[in-house]
Amino acid sequence: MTPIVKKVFEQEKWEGDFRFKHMQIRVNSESLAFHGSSILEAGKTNQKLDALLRTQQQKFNRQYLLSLAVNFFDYIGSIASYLILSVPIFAGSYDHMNHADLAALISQNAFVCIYLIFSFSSLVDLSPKVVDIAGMTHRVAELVEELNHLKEHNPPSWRDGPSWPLLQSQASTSGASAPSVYDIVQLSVTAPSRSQLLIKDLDLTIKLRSNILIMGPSSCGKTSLLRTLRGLWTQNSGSLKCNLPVTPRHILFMPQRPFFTDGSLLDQVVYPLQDRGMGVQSYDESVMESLELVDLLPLVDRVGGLRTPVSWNWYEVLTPGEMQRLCFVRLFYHRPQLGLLDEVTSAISEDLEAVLFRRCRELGITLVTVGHRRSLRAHHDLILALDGRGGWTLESLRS
Ligand SMILES: Nc1ncnc2c1ncn2[C@@H]1O[C@H](COP(=O)(O)OP(=O)(O)OP(=O)(O)O)[C@@H](O)[C@H]1O
Repeated sequence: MTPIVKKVFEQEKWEGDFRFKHMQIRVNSESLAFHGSSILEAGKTNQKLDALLRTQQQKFNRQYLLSLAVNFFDYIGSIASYLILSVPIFAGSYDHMNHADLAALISQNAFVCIYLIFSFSSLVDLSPKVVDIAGMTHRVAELVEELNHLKEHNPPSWRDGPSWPLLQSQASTSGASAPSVYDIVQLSVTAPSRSQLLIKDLDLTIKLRSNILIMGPSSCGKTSLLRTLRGLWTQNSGSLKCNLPVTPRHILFMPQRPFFTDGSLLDQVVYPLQDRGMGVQSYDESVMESLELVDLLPLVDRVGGLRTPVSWNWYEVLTPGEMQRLCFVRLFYHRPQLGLLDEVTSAISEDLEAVLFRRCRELGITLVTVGHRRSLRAHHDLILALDGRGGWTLESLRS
């Protein structure tokens, strides 16, 4: 069975790769059409299919031998009972019995033998199923091992943030200096499986009511810093302390590539929470207000209402600018204490950008923004400039 288990494992892997390739093509069909790369992608997809079929063929070849052995045991079982009985009969052990008694003895013994052999061959019949289960278990076990490994190297305090009392309440009583959300001391960040430092010995306190703009050349590590703050990258040195729970009401990350789930327009707005369909009037009104602010009211008509489930792919029907504006509606809905935004205004006009940042201030949302545009400087208090070789500078934008 062992060689077949190996092939079942390989087959599962190739099937996964092949399906992933299909999904990539489905999701990026328009980009592929613009590139005119259907032949290239068809070739690559066929290569994966060939590898899958080759592995299946090898598995079937090995399974053939196993099936032969299994069937041999199944058929030989019934014959074997008579072969076994023939030994004492022809050796003369039952010569004293008459024909009727001998026939009864043969039939009785044959029944017991066949029953025993049937039980044994039932066990043998299980082997193809055992092979399938063993191959798949091996693959699932690999996943579990990897998850355990990640868990060990990704302590919960980094993933979820400590759940101590909200700093907002402290802020209202203390008044003096704004409370900090992140305390970063001597933090160095390196990309996975790379040795070059992106950020070296960063000292930074991210405080409420003080917007920070992160700038620097492309690939200098701006998004990597956000990944580290979210606890996705943990192979760093130094210390990073998060003083708020990472929940949408406290800290909300808005990645460069926005994510939209299936469901209604409201489902997109309340994401990553779930719309419970409470039908609260004020709740709908505030979402409608935000949609109006970002100039997305026509979208409500397009989808047939806030709560109407739609089956289309949001990435295909919304332009990049509409997606970014919808992300701001999400931000206004959650009103987190700290919003970490990664290039979320690159497809929005500067005028609208100013309106959106003003609204964030009104709602009391502190921002850490990654961006390239100079116009962003007007909406921030500090600028953190990274040079991509580990160097960094922190400058005040308020003179
Ligand atoms: N998962 C990963 N594994 C290995 N290297 C990565 C990974 N993700 C990003 N990198 C590398 O880390 C470096 C910094 O990437 P990062 O996304 O932080 O850049 P950035 O400053 O945000 O760039 P941009 O302005 O172009 O978005 C890049 O060289 C990138 O290729």
